[in-house]
Amino acid sequence: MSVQTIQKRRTASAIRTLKGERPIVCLTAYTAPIAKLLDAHCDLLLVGDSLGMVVYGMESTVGVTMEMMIAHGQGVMRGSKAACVVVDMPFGSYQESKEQAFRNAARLMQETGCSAVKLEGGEELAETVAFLSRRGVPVMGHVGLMPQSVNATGGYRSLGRSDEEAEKIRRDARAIDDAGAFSIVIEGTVEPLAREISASLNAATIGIGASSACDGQVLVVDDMLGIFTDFKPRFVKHFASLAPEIDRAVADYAAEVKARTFPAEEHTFQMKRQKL
Ligand SMILES: Nc1nc(=O)c2c([nH]1)NC[C@@H]1CN(c3ccc(C(=O)N[C@@H](CCC(=O)O)C(=O)O)cc3)CN21
Ligand SMILES: CC(C)C(=O)C(=O)O
Ligand SMILES: [Mg+2]
Repeated sequence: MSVQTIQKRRTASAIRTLKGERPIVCLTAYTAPIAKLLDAHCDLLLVGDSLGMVVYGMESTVGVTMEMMIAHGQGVMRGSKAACVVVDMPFGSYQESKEQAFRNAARLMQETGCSAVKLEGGEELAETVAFLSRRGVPVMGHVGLMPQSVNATGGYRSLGRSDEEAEKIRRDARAIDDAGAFSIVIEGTVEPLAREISASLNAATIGIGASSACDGQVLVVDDMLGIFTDFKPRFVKHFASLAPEIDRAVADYAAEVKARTFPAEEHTFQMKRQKL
């Protein structure tokens, strides 16, 4: 009889306990093959609603649906085994009431098997975050620049330089922390504020455009690999430039097809059976 050691997936509470121990590593993932490549290196994989813009070419994240998040959440769960997988709740799936939020969060967890959900919002969503947290749904918050509110804010702009903006983000983060979120994404704000918030909360803060003072970092994977290049926020670093590499590979393929040099002999089945 063989004894098999089952490596369990990281839980939301295990992520929370990394705060103060070491920085938390997070990237977005939208598909099984990318999740498989990221899994060994990331504590958290976020199935972000940024997939609307990155994968589907939408103008914003507002048009993303539950069905899209479920399909991609399933793919990322199939491709990964160790990382804690968090799925973004899409716009319109949680703002109406805490009951609506629970129904859709439960659906995301049941249909994908993800470990937690993320939703954007501050004080106005605190009751919802508490409702979910107390009923078995680990919640990641998201404050500062909130892309689902782009139609109300009029654009993607970093926040927190004025006393008013800083105080709003401070209060939002505190409210979501008090409501029981295990972690909070802080997007698009200045270092002193991100540092102060990170030091004062129980939740693990995950920064994107919020300095190195957060408890962890997240980037959109297609941004950091240099695949998505429609726009480049200041906070993006290209750790690879795959767009030119893909361009070269596809140009080579096209040239070989036109020259009939691909497929070659080794890619061709002959009448006499050969080993595959
Ligand atoms: N590919 C991609 N990466 C992201 O980080 C991302 C998405 N898509 N889609 C959803 C949101 C939208 N995000 C964005 C989009 C644009 C800026 C941007 O243009 N920022 C400017 C503004 C500077 C300012 O005025 O404060 C920048 O230069 O960083 C920032 C975040 C972050 N999220
Ligand atoms: C960038 C992260 C925080 C996100 O919300 C997304 O990818 O949708
Ligand atoms: Mg998002």
